[in-house]
Amino acid sequence: MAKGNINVSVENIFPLIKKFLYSDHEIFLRELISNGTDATSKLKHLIAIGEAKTELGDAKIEISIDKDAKTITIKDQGLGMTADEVEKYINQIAFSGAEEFLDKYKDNEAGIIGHFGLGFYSAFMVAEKVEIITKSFKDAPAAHWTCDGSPEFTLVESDKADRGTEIVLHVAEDSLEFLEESKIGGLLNKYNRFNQVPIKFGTEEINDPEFTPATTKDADGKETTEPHRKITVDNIINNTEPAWTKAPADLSDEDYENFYRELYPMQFEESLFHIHLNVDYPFNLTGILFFPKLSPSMDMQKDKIQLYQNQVFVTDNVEGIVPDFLQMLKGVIDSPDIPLNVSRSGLQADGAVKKISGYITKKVGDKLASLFKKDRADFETKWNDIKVIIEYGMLSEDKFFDKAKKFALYPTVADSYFTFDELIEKTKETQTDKEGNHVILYTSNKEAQHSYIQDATAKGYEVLLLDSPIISHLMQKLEGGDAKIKFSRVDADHVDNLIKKDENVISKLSDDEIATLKPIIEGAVNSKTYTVQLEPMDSASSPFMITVPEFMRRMKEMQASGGGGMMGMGNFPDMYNLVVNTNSPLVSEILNNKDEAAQKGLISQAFDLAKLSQNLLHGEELTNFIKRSYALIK
Ligand SMILES: Nc1ncnc2c1ncn2[C@@H]1O[C@H](COP(=O)(O)OP(=O)(O)OP(=O)(O)O)[C@@H](O)[C@H]1O
Repeated sequence: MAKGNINVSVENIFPLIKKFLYSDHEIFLRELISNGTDATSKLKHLIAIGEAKTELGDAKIEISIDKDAKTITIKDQGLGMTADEVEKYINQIAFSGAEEFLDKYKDNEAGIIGHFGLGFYSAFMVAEKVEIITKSFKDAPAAHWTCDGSPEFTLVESDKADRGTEIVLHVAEDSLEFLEESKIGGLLNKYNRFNQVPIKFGTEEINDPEFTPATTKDADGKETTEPHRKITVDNIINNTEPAWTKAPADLSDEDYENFYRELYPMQFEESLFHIHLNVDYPFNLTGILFFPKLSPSMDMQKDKIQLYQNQVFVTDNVEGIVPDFLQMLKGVIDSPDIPLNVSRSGLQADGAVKKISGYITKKVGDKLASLFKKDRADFETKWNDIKVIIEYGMLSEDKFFDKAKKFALYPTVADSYFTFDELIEKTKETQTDKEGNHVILYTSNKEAQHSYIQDATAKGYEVLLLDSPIISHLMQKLEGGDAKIKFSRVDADHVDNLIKKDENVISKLSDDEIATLKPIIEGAVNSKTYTVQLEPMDSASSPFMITVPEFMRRMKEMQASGGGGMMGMGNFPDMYNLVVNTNSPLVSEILNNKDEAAQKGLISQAFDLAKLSQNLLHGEELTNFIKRSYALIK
């Protein structure tokens, strides 16, 4: 029997490991399974190059729990270790690694993500004693190493006959939860469900595929089928060949959809489309991203993109790796080239990671462009679900903006979908005002702005339906690209003022009459929120109309949706214009009514009706309006 001291200066390793990585104890299992996976792959390689004269068999990794003995065992059929190798790889390498790790991170607990590279000694996060029983594929006796976390260990021969390594964890009193099957099952599902080597966790009963139950008929002709014969098989918890590891040419749309479901079993919507990522230079990355169907109940926090390294789950926080605007996508990215022992800011500064982020953006842009080209009608039906992601991308990445300009769509209230260039072409003649400004009209809500939309479409104008939360920022950007382009919401002014043409409408009222009328209306309206504006318009148009000036409103919206906008605008009160049509018969009547109370009543009624059509009449004002209206029809 050999006894010895591990060459480290820390007195007792495992309490230190526990202290520094308190929140992440669970990764011990992933680390030990990764070692077993490596040992299996290495052996496979040695067999392939003729250096190991043995059969790999159906090598798997077996996880078992013994509640009475309070142990968890991780057993692989990989290349194993000789006693000398245990001495070298565990005592010298693993533990000097432990020391270095602790040294590096003792003041920086929060800075570590992923915690890869922790390796074997992460076993001490949950175990008070660890045993390694291992037999090398080489012709050498098996070895049995034991350590209780102090720098002392024992190393003796073992009678283990089969090749491979067993790691036995004697679970510490404060970690007994890890002896629960459900706990280990949950961890296997989280970290290892796509592990490269099959993982056995217990057994399961299945119907024997070799057996066909016989059906017999009794005297009455009633049929009875005998019960299916059951057999017990290994419960393999992982899929060793997930879709992203295969070539796109070998996968059908159905395969991708099945993988989406495999990845997110609680997601019932289908995905809209997928993007298969596959690069090996200048960095290694594979993966599949899905555009999800947005549903109102969708929880953005759930079902996020998952980051893997060689089919082992690392994290679902891909901030810094995947561009912000694509974080709403779903799927998997697998790359061994993403450094995981650095802080988030270190990650963002890393050259390879920057390239990865740029590559993902480019692939997404290319895929969208090709879908648009291939089947535009289909692309249009998906637009509503994908627009926020695309618009956000256009705002945040100039390269993506240039690409997306060709396929980003602008739907109209009449359900036509234009690209920006098509829209400009279509409306150039009709929607250019006398100063040469090309005015694009839009609504944010078909119902609420119904009457304004009607007025605009009656003039032959196209009205876009733009309702995403960040659209004001995008309009600002599009206007910035061409000084003559102006976006205007349909209720920003009376339709004749939205796009001012040369035609002059004759005013029925004289300048004197207008000068008399204005203070009368202002007095009756008596509000700082509304600016009264008298305009000669079509006599059939509404007598009173409320408009929301474009500039103020948009600045407020932009500030509300984050960034942009003018500082402080968000706190400004809402401002409206009350446009009074001086050519309408009602307005003449107001002017000519000598009964002051009646005159005021007419103004209030018309003003309330205008508010009502903008959904601005509420509370006491609404109650008064209803009372007044009943009185009128009594
Ligand atoms: N199950 C195993 N079978 C064979 N060798 C093993 C096994 N587990 C560990 N080893 C040996 O011990 C060494 C140290 O393991 P450890 O997990 O500390 O580090 P690592 O696997 O080299 O790297 P990482 O820190 O990324 O996990 C390994 O490189 C390997 O040679």
